[in-house]
Amino acid sequence: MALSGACKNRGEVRIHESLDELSTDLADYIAELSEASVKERGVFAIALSGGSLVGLMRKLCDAPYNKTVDWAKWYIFWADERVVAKTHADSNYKLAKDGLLSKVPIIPSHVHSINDSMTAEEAADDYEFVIRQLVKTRVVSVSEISDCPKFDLILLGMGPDGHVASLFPNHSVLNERDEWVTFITDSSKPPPERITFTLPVINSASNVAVVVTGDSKAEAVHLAIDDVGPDSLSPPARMVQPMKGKLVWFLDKPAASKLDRSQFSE
Ligand SMILES: O=C1O[C@H](COP(=O)(O)O)[C@@H](O)[C@H](O)[C@H]1O
Repeated sequence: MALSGACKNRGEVRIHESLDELSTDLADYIAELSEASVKERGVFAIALSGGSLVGLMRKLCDAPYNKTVDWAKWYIFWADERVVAKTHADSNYKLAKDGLLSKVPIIPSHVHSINDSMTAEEAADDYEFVIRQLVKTRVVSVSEISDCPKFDLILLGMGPDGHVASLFPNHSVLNERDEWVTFITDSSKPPPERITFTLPVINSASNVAVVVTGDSKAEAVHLAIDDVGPDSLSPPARMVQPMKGKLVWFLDKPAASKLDRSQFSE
């Protein structure tokens, strides 16, 4: 790793020399959390995002992880989904299925994707109901402080505008405090209809990783992590602040190019 550091209230930041190095570090991190969670709770409840994240998780399909990870204990969720058919090129489920889930021995009934035959509003309600049932049986743990589900790991990407999951800048959905899963019909990035975990759910997780690469995201990374002043400038990614959990940023050098480096060590 090129550089790493802990930023005040912004978690651990890992800056990688290359995408290859980032992918290896990300696979190691996920495998370690999986092992710890299976040891402690007997299961690993992980929420994925779409976009570039899935490609960066590709090393999990290869040795040693394909053999050493206890895939049968994994329960898969999505932090956000586009309201399209599961076979559509825009589907976050399809992306994960093609890039990861079809290549490792995950139990199909442990894959909890969004119902693609419903409206956005119905699909959000339905997905929250599914998660509530799994909280009751403790497949997903519950937060001691917020009453929200406590996922073992939520993996997020970030867009150049600083959006995470389908929480976009200046959208009223950022203020949602009651629902676990909500919906939008006016996403600034197509497709317009999406469902998304809310901030209280993201911030109740045991671990949150934000994986960001490329120089088009450098300004948003700077605004999300550095001490930049008024919160009104904050991208949604800055609102990712796990209450008790651990936050780790996985960056490549171009994404980290506008960060204040004084806080990092080799
Ligand atoms: O639309 C979305 O975008 C973000 C970021 O995607 P990326 O390709 O720029 O990494 C993604 O995290 C989210 O899940 C997705 O729905």
